[in-house]
Amino acid sequence: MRTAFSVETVRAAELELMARVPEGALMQRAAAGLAVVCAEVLGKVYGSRVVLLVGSGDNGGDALYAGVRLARRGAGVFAVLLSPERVHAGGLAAFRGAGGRVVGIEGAEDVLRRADLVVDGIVGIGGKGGLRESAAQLVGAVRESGVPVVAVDLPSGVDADSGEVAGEAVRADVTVTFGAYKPGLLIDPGREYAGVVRFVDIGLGGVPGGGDGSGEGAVEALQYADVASLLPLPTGESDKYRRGVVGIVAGSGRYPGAAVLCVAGALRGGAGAVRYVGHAADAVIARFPETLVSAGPPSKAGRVQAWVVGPGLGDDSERLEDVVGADVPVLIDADGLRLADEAAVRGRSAPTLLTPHAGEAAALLGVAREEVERGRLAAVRELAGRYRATVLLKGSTTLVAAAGGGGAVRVNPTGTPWLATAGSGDVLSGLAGALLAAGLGAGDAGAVGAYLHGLAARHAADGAPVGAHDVAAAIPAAWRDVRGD
Ligand SMILES: NC(=O)C1=CN([C@@H]2O[C@H](COP(=O)(O)OP(=O)(O)OC[C@H]3O[C@@H](n4cnc5c(N)ncnc54)[C@H](O)[C@@H]3O)[C@@H](O)[C@H]2O)[C@@H](O)CC1
Ligand SMILES: [K+]
Repeated sequence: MRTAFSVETVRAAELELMARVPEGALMQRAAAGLAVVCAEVLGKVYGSRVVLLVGSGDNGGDALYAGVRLARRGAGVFAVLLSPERVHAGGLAAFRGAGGRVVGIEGAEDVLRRADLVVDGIVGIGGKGGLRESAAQLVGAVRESGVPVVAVDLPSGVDADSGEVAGEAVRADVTVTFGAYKPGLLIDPGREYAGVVRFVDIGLGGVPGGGDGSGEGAVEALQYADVASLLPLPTGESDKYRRGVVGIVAGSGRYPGAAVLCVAGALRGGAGAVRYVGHAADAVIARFPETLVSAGPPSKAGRVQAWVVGPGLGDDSERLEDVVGADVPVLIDADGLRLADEAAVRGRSAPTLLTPHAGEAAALLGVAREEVERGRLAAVRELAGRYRATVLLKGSTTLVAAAGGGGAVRVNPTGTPWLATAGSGDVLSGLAGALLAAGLGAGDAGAVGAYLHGLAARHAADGAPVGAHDVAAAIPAAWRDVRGD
């Protein structure tokens, strides 16, 4: 599990650790790790030209001490000081001592023109609100220069706790983060600004408390091993009911394809059987003859262990209400989200998983789509609280919040822009629904489903465009990949 901790938690852990180590030790650890990555990016340090952007806090201090190390290895290092009167004093003295040169903000463009690398130490976890005017202008000049950027701890202008970006922010090629991942490095838009994230251990351990104690993070990303341990695998005792039967209520005369794609995802999700209820039975059977189809109300379709309702459903609110009233886990997607009654969802006794994209989430919250995209973490928590349901917010970084909205939010690390294709959400809902039917909790079903779905898209695309049916067909490859077969 890759766990990211809030600024508050990281600060508390740092304080605790600082009391046990010599003064300045943590900053030296950070600067040493930062200098190593800068050297890697430069390739050859001797004779290179490095520009440090130095803000008024310890983030700027890290940059200055890394500059010291690079200067000692023969780099020409220039520090642009944003507020010379409040710069990290020890760092500046050491920097000058190592032959580093200081320039004012007005000299920045000149040194940037001849730079091989920019080190962004404007602001780290102490940042508040959007970048101030002078910092924002400097960031604009860096972008114009096209020089590669290594960000210190996190790209300046990205909110550490949420990944939100208000106005200008540094676009880094590499971000070197210290002690713990920050949520803003894993969630878009922040994640995109961070580039490749490199972790430097400064001794914070599992973080809460700063020792070896580990605790719940603010944001967690499942890794291969976590997913492998959650995959439902059949045993010698398995029959279709033990493996889980998933019911799909999707598709309509107008959108039969949504039903086919949803069933395709479900069949590859490990369910023992897939029941289909709706108007697209002919299309489903033609493609997947193993599907059990019926045309009546879902509650009369026979036993299922979980339902998926919504993809391409049109206005069939009768079937939707029938499913929402069922006493088994239910995944609600697409048209189902539009039709579902908030109070009815809140009142369900079995788990509910909602899977909106940003536009659908915005409609449910009554805000503009851009607001959800800007503040994905807040939006997913808000929805999960309002509906008392687990919510999977789809997008470039898919998030899963537990029912109620509290606790750690899962972020999916396998997403790819190739997934932005019609019908790929239908595949995901079938896949996650099958995992629900197999017995995974709603949060695990959502997170594992998103993980496999992203990986499947990568397998299918392999650098070229794909359709949603290709993604469904590649789910077994993703599954084998995770199991290490
Ligand atoms: N506390 C520790 O133990 C360690 C801290 N480290 C570094 O210290 C950083 C945190 O240092 P600080 O707490 O001094 O905070 P920062 O250096 O992140 O930022 C605080 C400074 O930035 C200015 N600032 C705040 N918001 C701004 C904005 N929107 N635009 C422009 N300027 C803004 C403030 O005036 C303040 O002086 C970490 O991100 C990390 O880089 C590392 O050295 C590792 C150890
Ligand atoms: K920074």
